[in-house]
Amino acid sequence: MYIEIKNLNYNNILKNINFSIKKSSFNVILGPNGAGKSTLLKILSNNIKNYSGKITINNKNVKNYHNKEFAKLLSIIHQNNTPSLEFSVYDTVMFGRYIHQSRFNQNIKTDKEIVLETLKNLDLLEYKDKSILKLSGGEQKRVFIAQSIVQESDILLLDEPTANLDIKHQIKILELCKKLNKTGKTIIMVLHDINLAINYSDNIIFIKNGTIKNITSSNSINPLILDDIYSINLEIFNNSNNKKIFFPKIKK
Ligand SMILES: Nc1ncnc2c1ncn2[C@@H]1O[C@H](COP(=O)(O)OP(=O)(O)OP(=O)(O)O)[C@@H](O)[C@H]1O
Repeated sequence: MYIEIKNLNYNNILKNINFSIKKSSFNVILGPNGAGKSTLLKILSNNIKNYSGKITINNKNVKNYHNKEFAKLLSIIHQNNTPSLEFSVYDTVMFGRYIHQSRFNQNIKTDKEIVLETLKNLDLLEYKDKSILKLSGGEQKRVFIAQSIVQESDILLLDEPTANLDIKHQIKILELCKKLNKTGKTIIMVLHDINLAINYSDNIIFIKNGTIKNITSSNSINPLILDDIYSINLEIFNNSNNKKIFFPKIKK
């Protein structure tokens, strides 16, 4: 397996987590608030290291990767990225290219092209010269997603990338992730929207109270799992792609 998580325990927040991820798969982590989803992504991305257990990518312990090597392998978009410095949108996204630049071999043109193309894909071109501090929360979020995408790492971790985005940009981000996934990137994404998760991912990992409750193919979700995870009554529909749509039963 490409990514292996074995006997992971962290501060009673994550308890005996075991799972593996296939290369080039699209995985969503679902679970209630406080379940441990963000903590798991922080551990996978080497932002938290004092856990017990072992995480390997390509059979190598993540703790043994050098920083630059790891940044080429994996990038993360955190849930809350708050900009504090007055950089332009363009410069902020260009920071994502630093791992590909060296003092002797600056492929400036390619970096510039990649940044501009990503800004265009995320409807950010018109803000290119604007200070990131003067953008709305959703626009800032798209800038940080762009910064992570231009890093061109093999694995992309995204913590609620669609939170506070309008529906058009939620879909745009998910379509872009799907496109990147089809070029071979491995995606691990925390989402709260069950239906978007089902429609875009291959697999769903359900977490509750710091433990993995279930891992299932997105095509064959058992409604009982959702009942167990969220304790709500759901109605189930089929959409035009013949995928299941879950909607909470609303009392009359
Ligand atoms: N820095 C911290 N110190 C101590 N406890 C923390 C810290 N960060 C998170 N926790 C706790 O760890 C648990 C898991 O938090 P985490 O942020 O991973 O949840 P989550 O599943 O991502 O939730 P949400 O859906 O609300 O974003 C929560 O109970 C939270 O209170």
